[in-house]
Amino acid sequence: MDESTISSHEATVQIGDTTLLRPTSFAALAGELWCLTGPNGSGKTTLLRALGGRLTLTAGSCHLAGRPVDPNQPSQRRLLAALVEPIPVARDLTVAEQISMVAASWFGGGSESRERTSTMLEELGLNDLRDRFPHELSAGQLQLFGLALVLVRPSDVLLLDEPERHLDSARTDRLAELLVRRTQTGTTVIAATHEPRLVEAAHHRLALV
Ligand SMILES: Nc1ncnc2c1ncn2[C@@H]1O[C@H](COP(=O)(O)OP(=O)(O)OP(=O)(O)O)[C@@H](O)[C@H]1O
Repeated sequence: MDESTISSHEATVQIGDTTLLRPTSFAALAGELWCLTGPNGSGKTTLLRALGGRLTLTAGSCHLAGRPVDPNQPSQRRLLAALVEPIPVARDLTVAEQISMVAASWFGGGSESRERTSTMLEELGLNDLRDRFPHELSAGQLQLFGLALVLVRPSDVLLLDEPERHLDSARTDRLAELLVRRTQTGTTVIAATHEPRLVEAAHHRLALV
């Protein structure tokens, strides 16, 4: 029986003569942090997009919880959260309002949503920015906000494309700790990264070439 949470088997993406992803296989179990590494253009984002069901493979397959990846399945949408493509944000809602809106859509309007929102603001160091609007944030602060919008919702699998983007050294360390904590509660994290500190914190590394 396949016990992996998320996996690819010889997943390949080709457009005309261009290879976006060479045949790639891996299988991640619950509670594992995997880092996808490799030079620019080696296919890390392409693999994340395939795992999220955002593009069609030329050959091979990707599976989530034992089934072929299919983002149209409501059950799969609940399992998988991703920060791979830019997340749409509302211009006229504050940081805290938008995070709590996402929390409420998954956990209802009660105390659980409020607790998850304040934990997220605290964990990502966003408390001082809670009443700011998106256009009032720096690039690094916007990245933390995007991470909060994804991390505040439930997920068995978390797909992240260069989550360290624009973050300073202290916040990169805080992110690595947060991702490891996530795995300790059973979430599988797959992160494409160029950041040695994330690779060091990972349980497994998949090096694309
Ligand atoms: N729509 C497309 N058409 C043709 N080639 C594409 C397309 N999108 C991406 N590519 C190519 O696919 C390859 C893999 O791109 P991908 O974005 O997955 O790399 P990456 O490993 O994430 O790179 P980086 O570290 O720079 O983010 C690259 O050579 C890129 O030029």
